[in-house]
Amino acid sequence: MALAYLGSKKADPAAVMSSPPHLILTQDELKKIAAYKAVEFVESGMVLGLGTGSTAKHAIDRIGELLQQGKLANIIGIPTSTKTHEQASSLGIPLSDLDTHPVLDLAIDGADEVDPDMNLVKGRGGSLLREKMIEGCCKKFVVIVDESKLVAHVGGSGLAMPVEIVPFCWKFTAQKLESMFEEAGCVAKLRVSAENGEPYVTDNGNFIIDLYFKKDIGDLRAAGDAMLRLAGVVEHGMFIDMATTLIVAGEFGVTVRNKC
Ligand SMILES: O=C(CO)[C@H](O)[C@H](O)COP(=O)(O)O
Repeated sequence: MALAYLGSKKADPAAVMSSPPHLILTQDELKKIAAYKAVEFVESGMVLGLGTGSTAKHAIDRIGELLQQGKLANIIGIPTSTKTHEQASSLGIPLSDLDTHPVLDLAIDGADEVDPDMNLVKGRGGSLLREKMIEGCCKKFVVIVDESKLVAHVGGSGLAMPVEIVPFCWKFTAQKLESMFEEAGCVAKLRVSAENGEPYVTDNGNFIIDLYFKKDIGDLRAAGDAMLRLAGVVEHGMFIDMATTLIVAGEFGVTVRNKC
């Protein structure tokens, strides 16, 4: 069936979710629909991991809205970046950290890629380390994406797989990473800021090397472990076996999948 883009920036996610699948929406509207669906899992009194990125932003806005309406209460948010910290505090969401709240009920975050086993690539927004620390402590980790994020295998989008590294001798580390994945046709690039061309610096004062693969890297755990054994690497952007629920919004509606 040919589909017509309505493209309204004001589409109401609640209405769209219950509509027949005849609307084509913008990518941002799909992100918002997935985010609103995820917030249905939030209950009063929960300690919540708050993700980073344009999809997670919609979820945080919605949580703020429900708090203001009195439909949620006693939420504590643990932000995964300074940007999310700023957004959540501007919405009046009470915030804490892992030192005080080492166990979280639920985290909601976007992803750059999701493979068929719900393994993720994250960190194109630069927050992979805090995201992995926080989302690794959650009883439930809900990943929200539009369908463009679904890939056949990790790295399959042809876009970046981020690795956070220390700035010291970053060229050396980038070269080591590239050699490590030579068989997969890996190219390693230092991420630079679009504003000034200087190296992009994470919230933790580190750099990011973006890895681009021409082929499937195969065993993800082996690849991840190899990267972490390299002194200079702080963390990689593969989130293996961490997501417990996946919400995908696409032109034919929203799907919710739980990890078995
Ligand atoms: O990992 C992330 C940030 O570090 C984001 O979740 C990821 O980049 C997805 O972003 P967006 O929702 O803007 O597409």
